[in-house]
Amino acid sequence: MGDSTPKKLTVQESFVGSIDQGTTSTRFLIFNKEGEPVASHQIEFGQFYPNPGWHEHDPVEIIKSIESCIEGAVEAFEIQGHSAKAIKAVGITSQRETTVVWDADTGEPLHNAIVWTDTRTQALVRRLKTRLGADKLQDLCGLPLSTYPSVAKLLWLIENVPKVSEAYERGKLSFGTIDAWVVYNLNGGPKKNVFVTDSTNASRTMFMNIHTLQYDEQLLDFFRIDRKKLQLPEITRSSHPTAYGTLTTGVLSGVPITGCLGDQSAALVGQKGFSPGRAKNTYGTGCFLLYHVGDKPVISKHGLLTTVAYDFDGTPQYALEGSIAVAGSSVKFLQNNLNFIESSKEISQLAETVPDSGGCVFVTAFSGLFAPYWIDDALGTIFGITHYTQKGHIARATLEATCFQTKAILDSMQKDSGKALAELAVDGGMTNSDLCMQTQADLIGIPVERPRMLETTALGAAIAAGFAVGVWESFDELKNINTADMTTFVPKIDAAERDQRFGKWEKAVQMCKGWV
Ligand SMILES: Nc1ncnc2c1ncn2[C@@H]1O[C@H](COP(=O)(O)OP(=O)(O)O)[C@@H](O)[C@H]1O
Ligand SMILES: O=P(O)(O)OC[C@H](O)CO
Repeated sequence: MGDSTPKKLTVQESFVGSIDQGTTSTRFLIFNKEGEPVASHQIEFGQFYPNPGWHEHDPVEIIKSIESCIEGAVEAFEIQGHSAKAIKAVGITSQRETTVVWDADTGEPLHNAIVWTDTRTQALVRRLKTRLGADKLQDLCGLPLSTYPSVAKLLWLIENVPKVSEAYERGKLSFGTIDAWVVYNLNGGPKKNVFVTDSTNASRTMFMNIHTLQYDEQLLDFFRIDRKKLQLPEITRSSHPTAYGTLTTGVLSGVPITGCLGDQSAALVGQKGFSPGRAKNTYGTGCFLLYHVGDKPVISKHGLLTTVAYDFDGTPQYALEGSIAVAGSSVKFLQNNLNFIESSKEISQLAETVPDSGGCVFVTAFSGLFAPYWIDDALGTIFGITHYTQKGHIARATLEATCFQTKAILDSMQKDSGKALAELAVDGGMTNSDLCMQTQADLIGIPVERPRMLETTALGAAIAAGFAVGVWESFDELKNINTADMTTFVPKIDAAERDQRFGKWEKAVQMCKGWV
């Protein structure tokens, strides 16, 4: 963004920085008051898969990637003639559930972070499901027991990693999701010990009561966590002028951190999902549909999660969520594991070499299946392969897998909410594929709307941060942000074809479980 010649400083405007710490990459974006990104920097970081089903990140590498992104984006910003002093606040949005443990005294991580997609806890979860009270958990915390939330990852670490259990026994084990780890480190770690999280992130741990937004004794007791031995971050609002401290090093040292949201909540905010009935679907590494239900939580009866959408002013807003574990990561799989393509954007071209999936259905259950199915032991399975099958058919079937799961989630959402969506707002890396978005519209039978600026997750965190320092003061000021140049994909197949294709998918889902 911008050429390399330094320009004259402009009159001081207010800008807001946004750290977007995703599953595969970290970004830092700087937004102006119109909600446009004026400078950005992005870095991919290491993905570690030490055993089948395991997925880890290096927590220190994550912090370094954030620092480098801030340096890179601010440099680009200053080249455009702006001053870093015009950045009034920074917001943080991050992958959720991913579990970090560190020594409370030294700030040293005690293990790699266990990523939200990781399924090593299958047996542990099965054990937990047999405990008395397991069927009451979802009413308390909004989540069904599965490998997905943080809790099983933390229990696994305590059970299997001596350094972690020793720290726990000493009462010095700090646990946090990525946001808490990032806030703690950007504030200088143990020196200042700023140890906080927001309710959108805390709602993904299974320790937080979804009604009170506080840690819940019944939940901690169920998981046999001794509150005196585990250090948990304080839960606060998603937009707060002081609770998240300030950056302590680098070019933005001294700038306050005033916004914090789980990435899917941030995308809802960035799509301006401020009123009940608004929804968005974000196609990143995974895919997550959030439907705003208002200021009272709705507990799903049809396989969805209840989550905090955002809490800007002490009146939390809630969402029903449909979570899909594998979306863009299936495209990466075709790229990195099968060498079908050299970069993600080539998937559409490959899929367009054939008119349809040639009878293939690919259930991309690499981490089991999440919503609305919750089948922990499902495995990735391709059905319908013959001598006729080409790479293009598999590419199409790969894109269709996310679209079919979105259709299943929308059906559940309609059953839970009693309302049908009129159109679906989308964002995230995979929505760059027009073919995928057309397929999505075809399979759900309603228009799919893609904004021009796809960095809605980062925008959401910037909005949370900007609200806390007065860069924006009301939702009304945001209404025109990112509304021009929408692309709308209109369904092109009829209901009979949709039902026939979806029926085949549902059959495939039933057949991909129980292999091991
Ligand atoms: N043109 C494209 N077509 C299909 N998938 C894409 C395309 N561009 C990026 N992706 C996918 O989008 C994902 C990255 O999206 P992003 O929103 O950055 O995710 P995250 O926040 O999880 O890191 C990758 O998994 C990648 O495969
Ligand atoms: O990295 P993403 O964008 O797929 O988001 C990860 C989610 O927060 C996991 O719940």
